[in-house]
Amino acid sequence: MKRRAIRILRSSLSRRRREYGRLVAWSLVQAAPAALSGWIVARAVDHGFLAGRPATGFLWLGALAGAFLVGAWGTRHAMLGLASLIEPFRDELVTLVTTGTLHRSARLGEPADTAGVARLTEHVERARDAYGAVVLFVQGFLVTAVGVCVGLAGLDPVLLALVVPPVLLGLALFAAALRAMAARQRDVILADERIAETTSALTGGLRDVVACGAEDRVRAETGAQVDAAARAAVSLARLTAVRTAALGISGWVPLLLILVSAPWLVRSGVTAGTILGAVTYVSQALQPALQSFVQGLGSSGLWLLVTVGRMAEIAAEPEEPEATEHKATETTKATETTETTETIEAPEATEAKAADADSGIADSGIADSGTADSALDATRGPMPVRPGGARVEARGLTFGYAQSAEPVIRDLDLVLWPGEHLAVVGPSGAGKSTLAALIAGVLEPQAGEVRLDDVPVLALPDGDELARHRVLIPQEAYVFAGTLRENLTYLAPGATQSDVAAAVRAVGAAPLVERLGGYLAPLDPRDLSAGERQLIALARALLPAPRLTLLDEATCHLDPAAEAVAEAAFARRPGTLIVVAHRISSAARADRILVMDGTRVGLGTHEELLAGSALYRDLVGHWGAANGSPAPVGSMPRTGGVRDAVRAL
Ligand SMILES: Nc1ncnc2c1ncn2[C@@H]1O[C@H](COP(=O)(O)OP(=O)(O)OP(=O)(O)O)[C@@H](O)[C@H]1O
Repeated sequence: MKRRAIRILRSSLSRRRREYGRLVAWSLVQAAPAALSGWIVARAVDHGFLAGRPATGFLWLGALAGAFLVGAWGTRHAMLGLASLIEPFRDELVTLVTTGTLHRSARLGEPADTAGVARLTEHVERARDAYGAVVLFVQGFLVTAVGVCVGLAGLDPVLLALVVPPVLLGLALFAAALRAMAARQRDVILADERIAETTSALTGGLRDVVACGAEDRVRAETGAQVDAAARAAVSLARLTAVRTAALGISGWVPLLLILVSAPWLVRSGVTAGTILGAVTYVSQALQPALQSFVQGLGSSGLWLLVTVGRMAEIAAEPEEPEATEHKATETTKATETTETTETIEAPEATEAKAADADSGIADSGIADSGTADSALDATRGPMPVRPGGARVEARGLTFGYAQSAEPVIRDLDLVLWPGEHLAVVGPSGAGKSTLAALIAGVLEPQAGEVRLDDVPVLALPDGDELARHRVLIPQEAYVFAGTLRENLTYLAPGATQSDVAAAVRAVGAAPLVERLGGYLAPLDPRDLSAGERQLIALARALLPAPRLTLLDEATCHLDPAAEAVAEAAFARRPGTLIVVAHRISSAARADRILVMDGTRVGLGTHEELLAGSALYRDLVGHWGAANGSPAPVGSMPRTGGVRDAVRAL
């Protein structure tokens, strides 16, 4: 990694030799006061103040002031030269990061990691600043060091023997510590990255975390990462002691040596002005330059080395071992896809079988080759028809939010028996709400169609009549300003008071009605919690007694017990029920479950999916582990016992 970083830095510099040369030239001008300071002070003392000619002394000091003005002029131009080096470097890093990530995603056939690019471009900004600091400090130190050495030699070569060895010793110590510091700096950066990755993944999946009850586990895992980052930072901070020691040796020991040797120097004929000049060189030029160099290289330099290396590493094309790993991933995916295809095809196959039977009931289920039939035999016979429910049939359903976008749902076949209770589960963004909207006829598919009892859902009558065919309750319940009764009978204006009261009791909203002051009390939606709004929407959905009810996370703001009561109300009454479930407990109450993960789906009972769907097992596993009761698949009963166990939880 370090080598890659150095390669990038070196090639960036070599492409801009002219700019770098200009910067060095201006740095020489910038270093003029440092290089001249000791020599001028020596002249001012020896030829001016000690010789009884204070005017000459002041003249020399005036010359020093002039040197500082020249230095300031040089600094201004050096800064401009620096900008012409670091801005193109920043552009090069941005190009490296974005093209690298795009190539990588194109090669792996995965969506581009835009969050990763965002993280890396943040590194780019910091790397640019660090690069500027390093160039400035390093060349500033080198120019000053050369100037000081020349100045000291000009004053008296013996002074070099007092200054140069401790400076080199301190720098050697610093260089030795630099490698360990780079490793620790890398640990700090990796720990930061892990925290950023986890938190950005969490932000996208918060609802899944809450739905699986995994808050404690996620808190513990994230906390462990934060602790690791803190440990890495402390360990890096400890090494800064070495940096301070290096600075002490190279900055202060020369001064000490000059002062201690002063009597001997004077006896050897070295003038007081020369000694004072040497002290000026060390304290006014060498020490500040060293401080900037050691601190700059020890923080900005390390940061630069590690971040640029890390960027090169991440943006690089996957190397051999990764490619092998990728192949393995592809194989896994292929296996899962086969499993999925079987799952999707199974309904038709089983349906054909069931259609042969006189019952006239089609069946569908998860078919994991070899185990499918036995699993079906073991768990259930033909699906019972419940009166009043619609047979829902989706064929070749394909939908994307734009013509050019990847479809969210692709070529989906699904048949629900009249009165069946289906739960739809899957990670956030899997397309559950989209499917519910397609089945409800709110969205129009790009291909395929949905039929309710053989009538295309898009051809159902509009207005009040539509609610007798199907009702879709979204997650954000709609409650308007009016009386509670008006809200409850919105979809069934002719409902009697006893029907309304029965619906309210059934979903467990009676205490809410009481709190609000009865059915005729005016309702201000702002006074209601999200859960209370959902209770009202649920009672409202019961009243028109539609042939199909779709609850799209319509109970997500209720606690598990209240959710069970509300869902039971829908399951009890006639009608087909589709629930986009956000808790496994809710899924386990359904006759069958549709697991969605992008365009891959699996369909079956809770038990069948536990046996045949890795994703479903994952969802259940997370939920079980989060509750401290991991439920290994093998240890779970295969029939109704599982559902009872999950219900109990
Ligand atoms: N109106 C829209 N325009 C563009 N893309 C959308 C729109 N609605 C949803 N999507 C995208 O379609 C995909 C499926 O979204 P959908 O809401 O159906 O998923 P979901 O499984 O219901 O997710 P969640 O559990 O978070 O509600 C997601 O990638 C989402 O970003």
